[in-house]
Order: sequence, then structure tokens, then C-alpha cells
Amino acid sequence: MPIGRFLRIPPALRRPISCIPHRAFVTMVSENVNASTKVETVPAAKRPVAEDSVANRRPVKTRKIKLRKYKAKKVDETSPLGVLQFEIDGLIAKEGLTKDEIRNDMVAVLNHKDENGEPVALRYHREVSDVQVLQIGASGDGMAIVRNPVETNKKQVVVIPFALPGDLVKIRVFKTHPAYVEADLLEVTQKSPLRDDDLIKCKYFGKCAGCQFQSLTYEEQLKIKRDTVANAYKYFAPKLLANNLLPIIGDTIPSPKMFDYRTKLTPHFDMPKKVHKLEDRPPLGFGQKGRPSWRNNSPGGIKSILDIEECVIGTQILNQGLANERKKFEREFKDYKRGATILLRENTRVLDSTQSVEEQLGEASQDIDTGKTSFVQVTEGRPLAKTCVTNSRQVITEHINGYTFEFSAGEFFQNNNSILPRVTEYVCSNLQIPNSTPGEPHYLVDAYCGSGLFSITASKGVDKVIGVEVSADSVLFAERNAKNNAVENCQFVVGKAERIFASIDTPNDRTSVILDPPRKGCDDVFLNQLADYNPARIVYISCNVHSQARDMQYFLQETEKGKQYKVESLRGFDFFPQTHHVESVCVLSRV
Ligand SMILES: C[S@@+](CC[C@H](N)C(=O)[O-])C[C@H]1O[C@@H](n2cnc3c(N)ncnc32)[C@H](O)[C@@H]1O
Repeated sequence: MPIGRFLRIPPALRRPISCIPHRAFVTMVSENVNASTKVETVPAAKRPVAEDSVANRRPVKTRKIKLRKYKAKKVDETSPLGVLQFEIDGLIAKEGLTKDEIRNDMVAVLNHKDENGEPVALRYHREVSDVQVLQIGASGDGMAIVRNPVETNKKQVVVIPFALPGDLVKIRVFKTHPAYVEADLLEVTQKSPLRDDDLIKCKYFGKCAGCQFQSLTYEEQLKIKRDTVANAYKYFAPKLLANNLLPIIGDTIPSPKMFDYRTKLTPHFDMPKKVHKLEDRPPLGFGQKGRPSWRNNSPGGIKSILDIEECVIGTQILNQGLANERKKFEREFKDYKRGATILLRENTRVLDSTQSVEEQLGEASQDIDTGKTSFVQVTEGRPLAKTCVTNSRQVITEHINGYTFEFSAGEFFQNNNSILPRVTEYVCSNLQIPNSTPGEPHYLVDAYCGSGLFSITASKGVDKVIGVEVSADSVLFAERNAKNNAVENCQFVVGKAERIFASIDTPNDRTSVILDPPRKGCDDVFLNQLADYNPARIVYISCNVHSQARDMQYFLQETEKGKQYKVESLRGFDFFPQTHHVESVCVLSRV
């Protein structure tokens, strides 16, 4: 196996380990690989000195050998790597193993040679057959336990993308971390009952980092996402579980479209290192996940970015846009000085039957040969034309539940418009505050409101909506969207979410709050102020169920007034079929 791909041994270390003085060796093996990040140096044997003349002797130089040290990166606990650590802990506890029993000796992997002078890493990075896949993680990767090939009394946790629980597989381990190893899936020798490879629609599935679940039925995908929500609360809200403060997690709400749903794609390419002018067209597409070979064909190349001409989860018009932009790239790639990302965003226009379709399309991706703008015509109650926009400053239009939304192509907007009617209806119905007397007022605060999706779709039957959003551009669009939809009871504020509490004047008993923060979740300042404000109901939507679970535990257990709330419902929404992602919606009511 070529070692160069996985590991670079410094030239000074390309000699048997016995050359290194004993004391240095002890230092190496006893160091704490996680705690230290500085490079340690070890004096090497002295150089022979000519004996003839003392005067001729040069001062003895001590050569230093640099030991490579494992540099642990700090990770946010709710990031995929942080979550993986919880999953590893859970798996080894189930298998009756301790953390020490699965810990890899990183110093040895990075620096040591075996008795034959071969890097120890070669023993770690090997092929293993008959690996039983035990579970699937929140990132959609299979997880298993294998023997440690060097410290044979130990085991290793192995993470295997595209492997499913119940599969028996052959793998190639190619990277070692302190608590696990990464492996490529080489062969599925015995299929899991969950696996149905006939369902796979994309020839790049198994290589492309975009999808993980194409070999599962949709029903199974939804079940796995429900487990992801349950595990997130197990890892990040254990007190809520222990105190019986969580409801039964609801079934995941499916997306009406399982393929052909993504309204935004961002294919990209890299500039090869040390190349100033491109001579060959680099691959343009999406990131590659490892070097798997379990599917017989190997399209897309072997570079870290796959060359992809079609994405089955992207909408039809985005795939036409992708074809156009690839053709253009084929001609223009030599002009690029660095790697770039191409934005493909679906735009919808309502057609006026008195004009030709072409006249109404606006700026959008064109076929470079014909000079014609690509479009797809559909009828959703009225005639619509879909185009693919590539300019991030251009204005995009979407139609949801009778409302029209405009936003900058480069700004945030949900990426699966087929599920948005279901989501907005669900959110709206869960924000309702029961009236104790007829005609009581009802207010809504939309923290992290973006261009006003939830503010506007929930504005009916509410006396006033206040939205807050850190992006001034999005707030301008929120105001414009309210106006275009003849919604007059919405007010939007630019600023951090917590700013809203300084200006809020609605009675808390008659106010519901909706939270839809970015992946990192809410901060404590916001959650404390939210608890102090003490609204009647809270709907928390999140694209990262792990930070949501952490925030919910903090809010319900650590804030003074948070203890007055109960979790009424908790469930996932499948915004991204075929992938591991799940959007989670948690509803709180004050009791
Ligand atoms: C997941 S998006 C949700 C947007 C909107 N609810 C929607 O569905 O279109 C999160 C939004 O929060 C905004 N944001 C990020 N940090 C913020 C903060 N501290 N205060 C207010 N808004 C913030 C982002 O600009 C982004 O528009």
C-alpha cells in the first residue's frame, strides 16, 4: 500500500527506532498526545569527530530530530466530530469496552518504525475483512469494532461511510485518530436486511459526500432520522431524559419529494497546489468521501472533488444549469486563478400568458452554444417558469402556501421548497395560544427571522409580528416580502436575537416565540432573556438537533423561569431526503 497518501514520515525519522536514544524514546511514548501541541526535539547521536587534530575540530553540533505530535483540534461538542465522540462512547459502553481499550497510540502511528524498519502506521492502515457493522451515526456513517493490529489486547472503533448496520464488509483503514480509525468501504460481503442497492439512483453514490442513504427505503431513512433526534437528546439533554421531561419523539415528517428537491447546489473546483495556470480542466462537482470501491463502477475520478454532471437530489432546472455551467467552465477554466464555487439557485417566475416565456425569464444560466436561457415550465395552479440563477446578488422568488418570497440568491433561504408548506403550517398551528376569553390579542416574535418566512406565513390571525435578524440585507427583504404579500402587521429589526427583548412591548402571556437559529444554536444570553420574558409558547426549529437539545436542556433546567415550561412535542422534518440531515422542531408550552 502506498504510504505517501496517508502519512509523511520526516526524513530524520526514516531510520530504525533503535537509532533514537533510549531517554528520547521514553519521552516519546509517555507524552500526552492530546494535551501538547508543540514540537518536541530529541538530541541525536553525536557526529564522529576527526581524531588527527584537536584544532581542526569543529564545535560538536547536536542534531535535533523533530517528532511529529498529534495535534488534537478543538471541536464544538455539537459539531459532527463532537457528536461522533458521544457515539463512540455509547458504542464501546454497549460492547463492554473502556476508553483505554480503544485508544490508539498516535505517537507510534506518526513516528515509530517496527522491528523491520517499516512505519508502524502501515500496520494500522490496512485492509480488514468480515467486519460486522454495528450502528449508524448521525453523520450517516456505519460504525464497527475491529482488532487493534499493533496492541493486540486492544480494539479500535472504525467509522465506515456507506456501510449499514447489519452489513458484513471488507474495509481499508486509512486514517487513525486517538479514539477511532476511518475506513473506506471496499466490499459488502453480506448485505444488511436494511440494504437495497437497487434503490440507488446516482452513479456517484458511495463516493460523493452529499448523500448517505440512497440504499435505504424512504421509510427506513425517516426512522433513522427519528433515532438521530432521540440520540441527540440522550447525549445533550440527559437531565431532561432522567427527569422524564421529554415526550415520545414523533414520527419524522416526510418530504413530498424524495429526489429532485434541492433548490440550491454549489458545485466547486480546487486549484491544484503549486499550479498558477490551469492546463487541464479540474474536476467540477462535490467533495469525495474517501476512496471506496464497493460499487463496481468508479465514475467522477479520484481527486478530492468529484467531477459530477448530474445531481439526483437537485431540481430539474438546477441540473440543466449545472450542464450549462460545466460547458462554460470547459471553455473558461484557464482564466481562473484560484478555485471557486458556482452558485446554482432555482428561481420561479409566474408567467403572463400575453408574453412569450423567453421574454419573462430574466438573468439566468444559459446554454453557451445556443445563447438561450434554460427554463422548465410547470403549472402549480398557475403557469410558472423555473430558471437557474448563478449570480449571488440576483433576487430569487419562491412561492409558498400562497405567499411570495424574495431574497438575494446568496443569502439564506430554505433549500427544499416542496416541504415548506408542511413546515410552515405545522409551525403556525403550534404557535397558537388558546383564548381564555374571545377576541384576545395574539403576538408573535420571530427570532432569527431571515427574509420573513415564518413571520409572514404565521401572520394571519395574529395582531402583531416582530422579527429580528442579524443580516440587514435579509431584513430589507423581510420588509419587502411583507409589503408584497399585503401583510401589514409585521415589523422587522436588524440586530442580534437578544436585542428584541429591549424593544418588546407585547404582553408575554399573549406572545409566542419562534426560534430558528443557525447550526451553532442560541447563546446563553439569548436563552436567559427568553426565559425572563416568559412567553406563552415557544417553537424551536433547528438544522442541528444536537445544539437544539443542548439549548433545550439549558433553557428548561438552568434558567429560572424555564422550569415553568414543558416540552409538548418533538419531531424531525426531512428537509434533505437521501442524506443524514434532519431538521428538528421542538414545541414548548408554559404550564
Ligand atoms: C437558519 S436561518 C433561518 C432564517 C429564517 N427563519 C428562514 O427560515 O428563512 C438563521 C438566520 O439567523 C440569522 N442569525 C444568525 N445569528 C443571529 C443572531 N445572533 N441574531 C439574529 N439572527 C441571527 C442568520 O442570518 C439567518 O438568517
